Amino acid sequence: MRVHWAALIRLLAPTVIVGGGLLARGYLDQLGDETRIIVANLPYFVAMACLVIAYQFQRLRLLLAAVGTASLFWLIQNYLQVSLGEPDAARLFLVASLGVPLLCAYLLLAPERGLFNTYGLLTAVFFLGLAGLCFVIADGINGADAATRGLFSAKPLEGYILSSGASLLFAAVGFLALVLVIVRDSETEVALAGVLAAGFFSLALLHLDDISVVMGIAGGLSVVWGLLRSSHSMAYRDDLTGLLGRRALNERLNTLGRRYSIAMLDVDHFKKFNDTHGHDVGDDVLKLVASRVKQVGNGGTAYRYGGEEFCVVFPRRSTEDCAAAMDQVRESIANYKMSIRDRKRRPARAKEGSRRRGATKLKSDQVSVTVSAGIAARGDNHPDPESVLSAADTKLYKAKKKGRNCVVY
Ligand SMILES: Nc1nc2c(ncn2[C@@H]2O[C@H](COP(=O)(O)OP(=O)(O)OP(=O)(O)O)[C@@H](O)[C@H]2O)c(=O)[nH]1
Repeated sequence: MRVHWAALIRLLAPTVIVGGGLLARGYLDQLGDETRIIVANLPYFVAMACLVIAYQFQRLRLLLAAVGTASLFWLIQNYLQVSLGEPDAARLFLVASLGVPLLCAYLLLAPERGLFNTYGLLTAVFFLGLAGLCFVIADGINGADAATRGLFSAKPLEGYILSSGASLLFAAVGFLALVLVIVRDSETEVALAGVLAAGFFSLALLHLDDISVVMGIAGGLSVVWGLLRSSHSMAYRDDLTGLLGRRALNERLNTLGRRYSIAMLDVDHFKKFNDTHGHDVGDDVLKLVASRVKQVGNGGTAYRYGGEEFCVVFPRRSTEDCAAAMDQVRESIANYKMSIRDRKRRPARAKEGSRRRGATKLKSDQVSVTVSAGIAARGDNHPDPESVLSAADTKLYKAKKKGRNCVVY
């Protein structure tokens, strides 16, 4: 399991959105009557925008998160504007304070499989079922012993409405979101963390004027942000390796200054490798190579050019500057021994597999690959990015001719 610590930086967006909402709340009473009416309905407008975008990109989890955020806002506006001393309001507040973290946990853990299929339908049904279950749990708590009721009773502190039990639940789901952000490195988890935070403040600071309005907007905007970021990833990132793809490279080439170098890198004898170990192991190797190329030093940015070819752009660097960085990448790939289970020998049928597993262990193997690279810089002979790219490709060809596993510049 890889840990992407750098993914934590993505949490900046929901932090700014939710923090901005908390700050903006204090200024809402300065708005004119008509503007206030619009702002008071913004959570619904934002949720509707989320539904349209989520539908376009077939993102069920974020669609349900938007529905949940708008539902919480609706519930607070219509049923929780009275004292929590009233039994009905207290019951609904308890349902909401259990529902927000539990539904967020569910959306964090459910895999994304699109909207219009059996799995999508089941996910939505389960989501609604879990929301209904929160009523049952809340009634269970209300009928439980005094200690349990105390743990879940609202206003444990002056100026803080959420019960201690629900606060712990929020903290646990917040931790889960944090772990999933760094493990999965995906925008959906980041957006769900924003939705959870917005739900938390809506409930914990329920006594503050307009808190549900600003947090309803903030929760919806976190979802919009997540949807836009994931659509950006879809357009610009290569699915297999997670590296920036050809489209991103083409845009980058148009913005380069007067001094830059480009490296082309290609896995050696990859066709043979695929033929020997299978396409799946080949894919794993491409992921490994991508992760090493991504770590290239000297200010280089890695792209998957296509197939088993990668490209690195070094702004403001000469070929000599880049050669050492590329050679380090080459060496780290050549030295890496990847353990594989020989998938070709894996039996096709699960039943046969379990029978064989009892008798003989599947062969576990180690493999390694090498890469070759060519580097070229912008100069008199190569005045534009296309010709630099083509020159780097020629150098790569020379590296192959030289015997592979080397860098030519
Ligand atoms: N597993 C896998 N293989 C890929 C992918 N994209 C391209 N390939 C394979 O990469 C191989 C490229 O082979 P060639 O272009 O002949 O080059 P090579 O075998 O690496 O030989 P040299 O470059 O001369 O060292 C082909 O077999 C493609 O099927 C991919 O996404 N996954």
